[in-house]
Amino acid sequence: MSQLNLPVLDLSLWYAKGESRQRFLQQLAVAARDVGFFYLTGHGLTLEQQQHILQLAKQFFALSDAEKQAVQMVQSAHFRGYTRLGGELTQGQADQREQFDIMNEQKALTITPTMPAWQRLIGPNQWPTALPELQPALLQWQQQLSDLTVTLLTAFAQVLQQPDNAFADTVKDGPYSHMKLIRYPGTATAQNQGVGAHKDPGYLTLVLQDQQSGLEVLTDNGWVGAAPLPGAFVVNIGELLELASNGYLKATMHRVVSPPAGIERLSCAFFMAAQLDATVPLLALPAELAAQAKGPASDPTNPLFYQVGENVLKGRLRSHTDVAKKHYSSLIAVD
Ligand SMILES: O=C(O)CCC(=O)C(=O)O
Ligand SMILES: [Fe+2]
Repeated sequence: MSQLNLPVLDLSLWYAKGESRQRFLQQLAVAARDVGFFYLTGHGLTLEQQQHILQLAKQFFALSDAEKQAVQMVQSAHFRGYTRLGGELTQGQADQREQFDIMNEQKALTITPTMPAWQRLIGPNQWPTALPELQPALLQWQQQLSDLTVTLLTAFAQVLQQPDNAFADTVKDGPYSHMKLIRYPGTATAQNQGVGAHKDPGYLTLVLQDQQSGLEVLTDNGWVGAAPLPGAFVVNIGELLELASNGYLKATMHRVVSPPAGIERLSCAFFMAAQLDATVPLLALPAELAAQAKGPASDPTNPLFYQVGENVLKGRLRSHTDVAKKHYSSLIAVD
């Protein structure tokens, strides 16, 4: 425990209300400003539930190549399904991980020439017939994590000295919830980019990791490990919270380094954003916070969009170039 590099926050303090809640908020305020990353315990989801999800991830990745290819992402214009090892790019480099992505389970819209491109993100998930228990379990987990992040977002509103409903309009039809099961195989080579350094595009991310280290966070003191803490989620701030707070809160860079040869690492990442048709509110911060808000990071290779669907689509097109080429060729040709 003494080895942990990130603060540990206990959400049961928030649920207890009163002085306990104030203590939680003080800790959240510090964690959110200092590193933008923390462990969350006391969230009400059990270790057994977490282990069940990781066990399902293990079973999914153990399916045959043919079974996994049957749900491969490239056949989904909505960026759902399986991505093989090396099939995703971060900063132009292939990530050494395989993954299975789901988002909100919805019907696809009929494509019209005038609809904004991001509306094509809306659609159904792909589910493997060889593992029928995956669909109900992941959809339930997605809902539970979605509820948890909505609670956290209310706490962030309080940290920013906003009314509780500051973000409510942007998630009123249910937040955009994107979940990934991930497997990082071990490697003996220097090509150890499990996932390259990046920021997450949404409001908040919850990461559930197995017992294997590898997740690293960029701090003022360089890269530090976010070693697994059993029962906890690792929480980090995404670009939409950075935008909403005019840079008072920061989306922190992080990456995953591949495990050593012969060892694999499994994780489940849950990315919560405002609903796709929302525009991120630019909050009016009180003077003492506004004085510390330096504006959102500006990076010409990573423009940030206040329109949520646009911001999400930007990230998906860049990470999954095969889907982009197959389903969004007109867009990437223009870019
Ligand atoms: O697997 C992890 O621990 C984190 C993955 C991650 O940062 C991402 O997929 O955005
Ligand atoms: Fe991430």
